[in-house]
Amino acid sequence: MSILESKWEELADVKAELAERDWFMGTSGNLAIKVNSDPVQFLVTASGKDKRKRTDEDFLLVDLFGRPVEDTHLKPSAETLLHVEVYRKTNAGCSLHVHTIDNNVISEVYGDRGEVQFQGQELIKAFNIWEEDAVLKIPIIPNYSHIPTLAKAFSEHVEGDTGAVLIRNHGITVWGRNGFEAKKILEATEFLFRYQLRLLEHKPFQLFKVV
Ligand SMILES: CSC[C@@H](O)[C@@H](O)C(=O)COP(=O)(O)O
Ligand SMILES: [Zn+2]
Repeated sequence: MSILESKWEELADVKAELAERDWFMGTSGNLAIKVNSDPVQFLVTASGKDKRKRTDEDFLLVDLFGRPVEDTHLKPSAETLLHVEVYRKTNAGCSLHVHTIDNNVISEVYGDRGEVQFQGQELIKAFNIWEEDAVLKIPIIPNYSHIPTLAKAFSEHVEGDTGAVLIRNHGITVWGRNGFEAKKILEATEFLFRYQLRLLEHKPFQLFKVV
Protein backbone atom coordinates (compact mmCIF):
# COMPACT_ATOMS: atom_id res chain seq x y z
CA MET A 1 0.00 0.00 0.00
CA SER A 2 1.38 3.46 -0.92
CA ILE A 3 1.71 6.23 1.67
CA LEU A 4 -1.17 8.03 -0.03
CA GLU A 5 -3.39 4.95 0.26
CA SER A 6 -2.50 4.29 3.89
CA LYS A 7 -3.09 7.94 4.86
CA TRP A 8 -6.40 7.87 2.96
CA GLU A 9 -7.45 4.79 4.97
CA GLU A 10 -6.29 6.36 8.24
CA LEU A 11 -8.37 9.50 7.61
CA ALA A 12 -11.36 7.53 6.34
CA ASP A 13 -11.32 5.46 9.56
CA VAL A 14 -11.19 8.59 11.74
CA LYS A 15 -14.03 10.07 9.68
CA ALA A 16 -16.13 6.93 10.18
CA GLU A 17 -15.59 7.05 13.95
CA LEU A 18 -16.53 10.73 14.17
CA ALA A 19 -19.57 10.03 11.98
CA GLU A 20 -20.61 7.33 14.45
CA ARG A 21 -20.68 10.05 17.10
CA ASP A 22 -22.91 12.15 14.81
CA TRP A 23 -20.39 14.98 14.68
CA PHE A 24 -21.03 15.90 11.01
CA MET A 25 -24.51 17.40 11.18
CA GLY A 26 -25.72 19.25 8.09
CA THR A 27 -22.53 18.42 6.12
CA SER A 28 -20.48 20.38 8.69
CA GLY A 29 -16.93 19.41 9.58
CA ASN A 30 -13.71 18.85 7.65
CA LEU A 31 -10.66 16.66 8.15
CA ALA A 32 -7.09 16.59 6.91
CA ILE A 33 -4.06 14.33 7.09
CA LYS A 34 -0.50 15.05 5.97
CA VAL A 35 0.81 12.74 3.25
CA ASN A 36 4.17 14.33 2.33
CA SER A 37 6.50 16.70 4.17
CA ASP A 38 8.72 17.96 1.36
CA PRO A 39 6.85 19.52 -0.30
CA VAL A 40 3.94 19.49 2.17
CA GLN A 41 0.87 17.84 0.68
CA PHE A 42 -2.19 16.74 2.60
CA LEU A 43 -5.50 15.04 2.02
CA VAL A 44 -8.51 17.19 2.91
CA THR A 45 -12.22 16.45 2.76
CA ALA A 46 -14.06 17.57 -0.35
CA SER A 47 -16.38 20.50 0.34
CA GLY A 48 -20.09 20.16 1.01
CA LYS A 49 -20.21 16.37 1.23
CA ASP A 50 -22.17 14.26 3.68
CA LYS A 51 -19.19 13.18 5.78
CA ARG A 52 -21.09 10.21 7.16
CA LYS A 53 -20.75 8.46 3.81
CA ARG A 54 -17.56 6.59 2.79
CA THR A 55 -16.81 7.12 -0.89
CA ASP A 56 -13.87 7.28 -3.31
CA GLU A 57 -14.39 11.04 -3.58
CA ASP A 58 -14.19 11.90 0.11
CA PHE A 59 -10.71 13.47 0.00
CA LEU A 60 -8.41 15.25 -2.40
CA LEU A 61 -4.72 16.01 -2.21
CA VAL A 62 -3.78 19.68 -1.81
CA ASP A 63 -0.56 21.69 -1.42
CA LEU A 64 0.53 24.16 1.26
CA PHE A 65 -1.60 26.86 -0.42
CA GLY A 66 -4.68 24.63 -0.24
CA ARG A 67 -4.67 24.09 -4.03
CA PRO A 68 -5.49 20.68 -5.52
CA VAL A 69 -2.33 18.87 -6.56
CA GLU A 70 -4.02 17.02 -9.44
CA ASP A 71 -6.83 17.80 -11.87
CA THR A 72 -10.12 17.10 -10.12
CA HIS A 73 -13.75 18.20 -10.14
CA LEU A 74 -13.68 18.08 -6.33
CA LYS A 75 -13.47 21.30 -4.33
CA PRO A 76 -11.31 21.34 -1.21
CA SER A 77 -13.08 22.14 2.07
CA ALA A 78 -14.08 25.77 2.46
CA GLU A 79 -11.90 25.79 5.59
CA THR A 80 -8.79 24.26 4.00
CA LEU A 81 -6.76 27.38 4.88
CA LEU A 82 -7.07 26.53 8.59
CA HIS A 83 -5.58 23.09 7.97
CA VAL A 84 -2.87 24.80 5.89
CA GLU A 85 -1.87 26.82 8.97
CA VAL A 86 -1.47 23.62 11.03
CA TYR A 87 0.88 22.01 8.48
CA ARG A 88 2.67 25.29 7.76
CA LYS A 89 3.51 25.99 11.41
CA THR A 90 3.84 22.58 13.08
CA ASN A 91 4.90 18.99 12.50
CA ALA A 92 1.36 17.76 13.17
CA GLY A 93 0.12 14.93 10.95
CA CYS A 94 -3.65 15.26 11.26
CA SER A 95 -6.17 18.07 11.85
CA LEU A 96 -9.88 17.72 12.53
CA HIS A 97 -12.76 20.21 12.59
CA VAL A 98 -16.24 19.44 13.91
CA HIS A 99 -19.33 21.34 14.95
CA THR A 100 -21.08 20.02 18.06
CA ILE A 101 -23.84 21.61 20.12
CA ASP A 102 -21.64 21.57 23.22
CA ASN A 103 -18.54 23.08 21.59
CA ASN A 104 -20.79 25.82 20.19
CA VAL A 105 -22.43 26.54 23.57
CA ILE A 106 -19.06 26.62 25.37
CA SER A 107 -17.69 28.99 22.71
CA GLU A 108 -20.59 31.36 23.29
CA VAL A 109 -20.56 31.18 27.11
CA TYR A 110 -16.79 31.91 27.27
CA GLY A 111 -16.41 33.76 23.97
CA ASP A 112 -16.09 37.25 25.49
CA ARG A 113 -13.10 36.03 27.55
CA GLY A 114 -11.32 34.76 24.44
CA GLU A 115 -10.59 31.39 26.02
CA VAL A 116 -11.96 28.64 28.23
CA GLN A 117 -9.76 27.13 30.93
CA PHE A 118 -9.70 23.73 32.61
CA GLN A 119 -7.80 22.69 35.72
CA GLY A 120 -7.82 19.60 37.91
CA GLN A 121 -9.38 17.48 35.18
CA GLU A 122 -7.85 14.08 34.43
CA LEU A 123 -8.52 14.40 30.69
CA ILE A 124 -6.16 17.38 30.40
CA LYS A 125 -3.56 14.61 30.11
CA ALA A 126 -4.82 13.94 26.58
CA PHE A 127 -2.92 17.15 25.70
CA ASN A 128 0.27 15.65 27.20
CA ILE A 129 -0.05 17.92 30.21
CA TRP A 130 0.93 15.97 33.31
CA GLU A 131 1.46 18.51 36.12
CA GLU A 132 -1.20 18.28 38.82
CA ASP A 133 -1.97 22.03 38.87
CA ALA A 134 -1.64 22.61 35.14
CA VAL A 135 -4.20 24.76 33.38
CA LEU A 136 -5.40 23.89 29.89
CA LYS A 137 -6.41 27.01 27.94
CA ILE A 138 -8.42 26.65 24.76
CA PRO A 139 -8.54 29.90 22.76
CA ILE A 140 -11.85 31.12 21.28
CA ILE A 141 -11.66 33.20 18.09
CA PRO A 142 -14.46 35.11 16.30
CA ASN A 143 -16.21 33.34 13.47
CA TYR A 144 -15.01 35.57 10.63
CA SER A 145 -16.84 34.63 7.44
CA HIS A 146 -13.84 35.73 5.33
CA ILE A 147 -11.81 32.54 5.50
CA PRO A 148 -8.34 34.13 5.08
CA THR A 149 -9.17 36.39 8.06
CA LEU A 150 -10.41 33.38 10.03
CA ALA A 151 -7.25 31.46 9.13
CA LYS A 152 -5.07 34.37 10.28
CA ALA A 153 -6.85 34.60 13.65
CA PHE A 154 -6.61 30.80 13.99
CA SER A 155 -2.93 30.78 13.07
CA GLU A 156 -2.05 33.03 16.02
CA HIS A 157 -2.91 30.10 18.31
CA VAL A 158 -1.23 27.37 16.31
CA GLU A 159 1.96 26.27 18.02
CA GLY A 160 3.21 22.82 18.90
CA ASP A 161 2.24 19.54 17.34
CA THR A 162 -0.96 19.17 19.37
CA GLY A 163 -3.58 21.81 20.04
CA ALA A 164 -7.17 23.02 19.84
CA VAL A 165 -8.91 26.28 18.93
CA LEU A 166 -12.61 27.04 19.28
CA ILE A 167 -14.36 29.20 16.70
CA ARG A 168 -17.24 31.05 18.31
CA ASN A 169 -20.66 29.62 17.47
CA HIS A 170 -19.04 27.52 14.78
CA GLY A 171 -16.95 24.59 16.05
CA ILE A 172 -13.49 23.42 17.01
CA THR A 173 -10.32 22.61 15.10
CA VAL A 174 -7.77 20.30 16.73
CA TRP A 175 -4.50 18.80 15.56
CA GLY A 176 -2.14 16.05 16.62
CA ARG A 177 0.85 14.06 15.41
CA ASN A 178 -1.42 11.48 13.72
CA GLY A 179 -5.07 10.53 13.35
CA PHE A 180 -5.17 8.70 16.67
CA GLU A 181 -3.79 11.66 18.61
CA ALA A 182 -5.97 14.27 16.88
CA LYS A 183 -9.08 12.16 17.59
CA LYS A 184 -8.01 11.72 21.22
CA ILE A 185 -7.76 15.50 21.62
CA LEU A 186 -11.10 16.05 19.92
CA GLU A 187 -12.81 13.54 22.22
CA ALA A 188 -11.09 14.95 25.30
CA THR A 189 -12.20 18.52 24.51
CA GLU A 190 -15.77 17.35 23.95
CA PHE A 191 -15.68 15.56 27.33
CA LEU A 192 -14.38 18.71 29.05
CA PHE A 193 -17.02 20.91 27.36
CA ARG A 194 -19.86 18.58 28.36
CA TYR A 195 -18.51 18.35 31.90
CA GLN A 196 -18.29 22.14 32.17
CA LEU A 197 -21.81 22.69 30.88
CA ARG A 198 -23.20 20.03 33.24
CA LEU A 199 -21.27 21.59 36.12
CA LEU A 200 -22.76 25.01 35.35
CA GLU A 201 -26.24 23.51 35.69
CA HIS A 202 -25.40 22.52 39.26
CA LYS A 203 -22.97 25.29 40.23
CA PRO A 204 -23.74 28.37 38.10
CA PHE A 205 -21.19 30.44 40.10
CA GLN A 206 -18.41 28.30 38.54
CA LEU A 207 -18.81 30.50 35.46
CA PHE A 208 -17.18 33.37 37.37
CA LYS A 209 -14.34 31.29 38.80
CA VAL A 210 -11.02 32.43 37.39
CA VAL A 211 -8.43 29.68 37.37
C1 LIG B 1 -22.76 23.46 6.03
S1 LIG B 1 -22.33 24.45 7.36
C2 LIG B 1 -20.62 24.18 7.65
C3 LIG B 1 -19.65 24.87 6.73
O1 LIG B 1 -19.96 26.22 6.56
C4 LIG B 1 -18.26 24.73 7.30
O2 LIG B 1 -18.15 25.41 8.53
C5 LIG B 1 -17.87 23.30 7.49
O3 LIG B 1 -17.47 22.88 8.57
C6 LIG B 1 -17.93 22.37 6.34
O4 LIG B 1 -17.55 22.99 5.14
P1 LIG B 1 -16.82 22.12 4.02
O5 LIG B 1 -16.60 23.09 2.88
O6 LIG B 1 -17.75 21.00 3.65
O7 LIG B 1 -15.56 21.62 4.64
ZN1 LIG C 1 -16.96 24.47 10.04
